[in-house]
Amino acid sequence: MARTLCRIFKGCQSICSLPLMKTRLHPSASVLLRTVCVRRMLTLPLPFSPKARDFSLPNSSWGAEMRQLYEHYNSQCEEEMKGEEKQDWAWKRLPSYNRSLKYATGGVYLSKIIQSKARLFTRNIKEPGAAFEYVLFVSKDEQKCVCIFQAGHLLEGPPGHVHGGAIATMIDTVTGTHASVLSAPVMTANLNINYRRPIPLGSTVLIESSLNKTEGRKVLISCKVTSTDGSKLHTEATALFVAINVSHLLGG
Ligand SMILES: CCCCCCCCCCCCCCCC(=O)SCCNC(=O)CCNC(=O)[C@H](O)C(C)(C)COP(=O)(O)OP(=O)(O)OC[C@H]1O[C@@H](n2cnc3c(N)ncnc32)[C@H](O)[C@@H]1OP(=O)(O)O
Repeated sequence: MARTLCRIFKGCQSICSLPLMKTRLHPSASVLLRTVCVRRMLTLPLPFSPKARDFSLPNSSWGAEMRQLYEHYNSQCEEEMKGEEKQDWAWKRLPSYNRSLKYATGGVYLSKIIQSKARLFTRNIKEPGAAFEYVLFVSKDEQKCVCIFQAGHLLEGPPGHVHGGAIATMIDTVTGTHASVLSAPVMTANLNINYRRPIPLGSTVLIESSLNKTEGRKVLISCKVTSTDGSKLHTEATALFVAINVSHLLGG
């Protein structure tokens, strides 16, 4: 059972071609999985709902700083024509859903089996701007990831400032997503955080993640949270992620 689910899950991943996770498969195995998956998808309900909301797109709660930075990175996402030559994008925006297994990876059946009511922690509040408003961009060579984060009023810790756990959540989300893009599905093994300056509630900050090194299944990342002009260092962190097989989540 677990093995079948893994097969469906991996096949769907390669079809979805989203950058969140890469499968390392021999080309012939990849073709086989794709075929298996397409056949299964033809007989099963579609894994993508047209109603799936991409939470990383601008909404009315975004302040001027958040919008400006979004435009800055987003404008570097599209392919450009320079003279006769086509220039590749420098950054890629990563979509973000509240049911990652269902919408981002196409693992609709896995998402039902694990927890049909499960929702991504950072995307489970309906009111725009109330909690975690963020968008992630990954660089072309994938060595860097940048997140524009606007902290809503429900994230209060010390009066008027963002809760340390909410900051840790965002660091884990950004570095974890970055590690998944670089490697495969990963889990956080270690997260070290130094809080340097409090983050005012309602403010927009930049969370930048950089690859330190990869060692087999291990991905080591460093991260800093700064004001949008880079003048204030709010938080810095290092994180270790370990690539897992999906059966790890099924207790296999
Ligand atoms: C499928 C998902 C779809 C998602 C799609 C969309 C995603 C949407 C974006 C959301 C992004 C959010 C990102 C949040 C990510 C979490 O929050 S994950 C939740 C928190 N983390 C956990 O619960 C993990 C619990 N721990 C574990 O499950 C296991 O300990 C681990 C981490 C998987 C490692 O276990 P293992 O696979 O048996 O590996 P193990 O052999 O013990 O260790 C491998 C290597 O790592 C080293 N290591 C392991 N742990 C440590 C440690 N703590 N310190 C130092 N070294 C360590 C070992 O020494 C070993 O090193 P080498 O000997 O190879 O040099």
